[in-house]
Amino acid sequence: MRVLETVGGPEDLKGLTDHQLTELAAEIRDVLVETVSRTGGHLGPNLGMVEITLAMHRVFDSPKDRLIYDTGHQTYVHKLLTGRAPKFDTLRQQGGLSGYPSQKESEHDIVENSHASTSLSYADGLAKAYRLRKEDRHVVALIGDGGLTGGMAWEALNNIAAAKDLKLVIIVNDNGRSYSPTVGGLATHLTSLRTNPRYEKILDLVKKNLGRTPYVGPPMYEVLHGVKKGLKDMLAPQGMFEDLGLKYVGPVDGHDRQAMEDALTKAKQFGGPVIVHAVTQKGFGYAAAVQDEEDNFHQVRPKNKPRGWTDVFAEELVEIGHRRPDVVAITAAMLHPTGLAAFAQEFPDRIFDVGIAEQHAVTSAAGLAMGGMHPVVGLYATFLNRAFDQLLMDVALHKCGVTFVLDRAGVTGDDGASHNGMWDMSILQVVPGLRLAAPRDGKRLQELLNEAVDVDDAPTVLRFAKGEVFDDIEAVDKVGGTDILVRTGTDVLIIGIGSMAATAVDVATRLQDQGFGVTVVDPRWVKPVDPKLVELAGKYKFVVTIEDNGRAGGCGSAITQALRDAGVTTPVRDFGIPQQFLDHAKRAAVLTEIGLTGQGLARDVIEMIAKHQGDAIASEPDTASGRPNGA
Ligand SMILES: Cc1ncc(C[n+]2csc(CCOP(=O)(O)OP(=O)(O)O)c2C)c(N)n1
Ligand SMILES: CC(=O)[C@@H](O)[C@H](O)COP(=O)(O)O
Ligand SMILES: [Mg+2]
Repeated sequence: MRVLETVGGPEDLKGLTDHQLTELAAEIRDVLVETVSRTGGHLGPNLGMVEITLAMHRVFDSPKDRLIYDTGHQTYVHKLLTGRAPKFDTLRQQGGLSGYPSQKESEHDIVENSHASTSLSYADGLAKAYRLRKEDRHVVALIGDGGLTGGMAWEALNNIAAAKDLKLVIIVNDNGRSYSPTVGGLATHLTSLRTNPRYEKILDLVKKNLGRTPYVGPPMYEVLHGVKKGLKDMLAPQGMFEDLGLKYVGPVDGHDRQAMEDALTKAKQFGGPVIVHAVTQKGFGYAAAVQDEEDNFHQVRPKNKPRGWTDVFAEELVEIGHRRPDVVAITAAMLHPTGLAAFAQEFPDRIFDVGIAEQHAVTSAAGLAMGGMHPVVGLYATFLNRAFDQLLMDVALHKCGVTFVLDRAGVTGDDGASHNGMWDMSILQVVPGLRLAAPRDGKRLQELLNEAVDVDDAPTVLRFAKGEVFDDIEAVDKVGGTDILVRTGTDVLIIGIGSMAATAVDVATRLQDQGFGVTVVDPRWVKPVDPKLVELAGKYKFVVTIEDNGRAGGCGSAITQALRDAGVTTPVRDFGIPQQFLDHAKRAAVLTEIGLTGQGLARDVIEMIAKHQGDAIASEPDTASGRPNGA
């Protein structure tokens, strides 16, 4: 029997021998490689977390002590050790284990949000609560070196450093990488700490080697005294953590479980906020993942992926870069996943990786624009949320020509609720002057990106979905800035937005089969609403909008408002993502579940028309009584 099968929960770890624990670590790595290569997921980060997680669960008593993981993508080992090994092969599958902590899965899980740099703030709050409630509980926050480049982490550290009596242990999992090598002064400082063993170790080294060399000079004890003093001065607590007033323990080899347990035990006994600096290797124990220069093992993805929206963007931006020397690009630690690596390769002086620091990225972009450049900020749609105020008050208020390219917009699926890009077309509606485009296919993405970078007096935003780019859908006509894709009658006008234009065409076909006359349009620029689209809508019996965004405050709402403001009373039905936190599943499965498919939408539109017609008949006056039918 494998050791892993004897671990029903973290309490079972305490009685294991060193040999069994070494066995267990090897078994866990085998399970990670075998499972994740099948299901997809974060192989590199989790291979680096095996010994640290074992030590965390052996030194602390979860769930009495709370273990918080920043971003949560590195919690597969935590799940295996907290009773979920039997279900681990359902990882990231619909109805199976989430790839992130999940409160409904386990009492050992607490933070579900996969947005980075939040863990220390949660920990600060939790530790304060336990102090106030006089509960003897520790809070342990694990944050990566990448997570530490996010501003929230420093807001939290500023507070934690001042709270001497919080039972709070921060483990910095320093593997030198986010997706790519971690950037900035912090990364350099962590390296200096990492490569700067405390003076005891150096002293041992000196003692060992001095005895070996032919030696002429002052008595040995004087030399050692001088070395010791010199080293103390040199290695006096200069680390920024200690400068902040935080107790620092480390650097510790994060793959030496015993060393980690010793460090965590020391930290636990301290009784106040402590930082344990663990040094690990992302992908440790699996050679291919360790030499992962292309970030392929941060997140294991299907082999030979089809050409995606990201690829189209990546290529077009390089073209633009050649034509426009003022165009620069900014990434928040996601150079490869957002498609900016090609631009960086071609224009190494015009790419800025700011770390996981979206807020800084956006306001720095405003600065770049004020300085005469045209920045293109590449983000995942969901992560723009974090920098909304910067976009509103630093970019838009000053009418800065910044182009935001939001990848993974709409339902992303696998990474659960905090990763779906379902918010951007709602929150961006309120930004004065901002222009928002949603390309329906690769060709429109190229066109709209070129149009966007030509706007230098307002923020422009392009947003597109995760995965394979759609085949080009050519327009049969144009009205104003709006493309007409299908035109067979004036019963229903379907406004298909971005990736939902193809679905709108599918809905039209299904409605035509039922005898309805349907027109499908793609506005391309969805904000501001095209006045010609408003005019057109007035000629139809029904208007339907379809968007891969939350319904609340989305494009459908904006278009309805524009129609009503123009006195157009045509009934409108807006379809979008229900305003809920959606469980993880493949994108297609989620779209089916929420009815955002051709079949589901066609059924709903027919029902809407039937109801409307039924209501109309019911409200017609009865010829005899003069009262409405059925009254
Ligand atoms: C706000 C935010 N921006 C970007 C991401 C995407 N992301 C997921 S994991 C990751 C890298 C995390 O690096 P680190 O904290 O060092 O953890 P490691 O993977 O190295 O263990 C990034 C950038 C995110 N989850 N949240
Ligand atoms: C944890 C995180 O934020 C990303 O690593 C996330 O898994 C994105 O995955 P995709 O790049 O496959 O959309
Ligand atoms: Mg890291």
